Amino acid sequence: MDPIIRIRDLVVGFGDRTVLDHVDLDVNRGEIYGLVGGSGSGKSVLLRTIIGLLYARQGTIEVLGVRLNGATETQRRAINRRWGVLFQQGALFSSLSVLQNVQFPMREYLNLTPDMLNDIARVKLEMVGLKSTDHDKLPSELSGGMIKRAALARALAMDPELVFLDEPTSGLDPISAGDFDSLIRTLQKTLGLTVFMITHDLDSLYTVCDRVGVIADGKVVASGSIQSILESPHPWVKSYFRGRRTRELGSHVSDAAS
Ligand SMILES: Nc1ncnc2c1ncn2[C@@H]1O[C@H](COP(=O)(O)OP(=O)(O)OP(=O)(O)O)[C@@H](O)[C@H]1O
Repeated sequence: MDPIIRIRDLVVGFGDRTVLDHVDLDVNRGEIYGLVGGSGSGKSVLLRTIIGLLYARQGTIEVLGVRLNGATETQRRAINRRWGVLFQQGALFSSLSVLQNVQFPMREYLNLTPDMLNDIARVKLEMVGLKSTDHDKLPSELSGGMIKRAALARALAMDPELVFLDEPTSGLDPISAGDFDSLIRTLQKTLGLTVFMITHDLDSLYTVCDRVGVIADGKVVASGSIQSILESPHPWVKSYFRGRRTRELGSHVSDAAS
């Protein structure tokens, strides 16, 4: 196994509250890793700490072979280019068109002519299924699913090796969520991406994630294939995965097995 993200003994907190309490986690190159946990369990805090928006009190974070705690500004900037992030609500710039949003990271890091910027951004937008008639729209003119696609195109702007997705299907109807899951799987295969995805969506966990991690009590209490997670004795894991909705979804597993 070739971990692209390697976290050891990570402690993150605010004031006297410890949110992540000695977390260990590996994400392997080329996999789609889904992180699940109760509301307020620390999933977004973990993601934000990995990408450098929050400080760790203790522990180490290595991404793409670079140890991030203690990295210089230059090292951080270099590694930032190698990953893309899709934030929960898309976080598109509201005054910029969809096309300009996708161009934004390229303007920051690359020295390209306006024509090249346009061409590359249009390719990224086509790749995520946004038609040319939508490229010049403002985010306020897009549906929830289109916003997610535009944000994904922006996350892919710099041809990253790794993408972080914070609840990519939240707020989407089940059909749009399923379409978005398929898109993530297709892009992961064709671009050879590694995907680290926070999700509450059981369908996504069953259908697109190669491995799943569960955060509870400030720790990763289970990590592995969905089948191995289903066998975890942890009380939160049992109640989450063995609830009513999960039993309905359990057919994914038996379908896949048969
Ligand atoms: N900047 C901050 N300052 C203080 N507390 C914070 C900060 N960011 C997060 N927290 C706290 O850390 C805890 C974990 O928050 P986090 O956003 O990671 O939860 P989550 O697992 O992503 O939840 P959800 O599924 O509801 O999005 C929460 O109690 C939250 O209030």
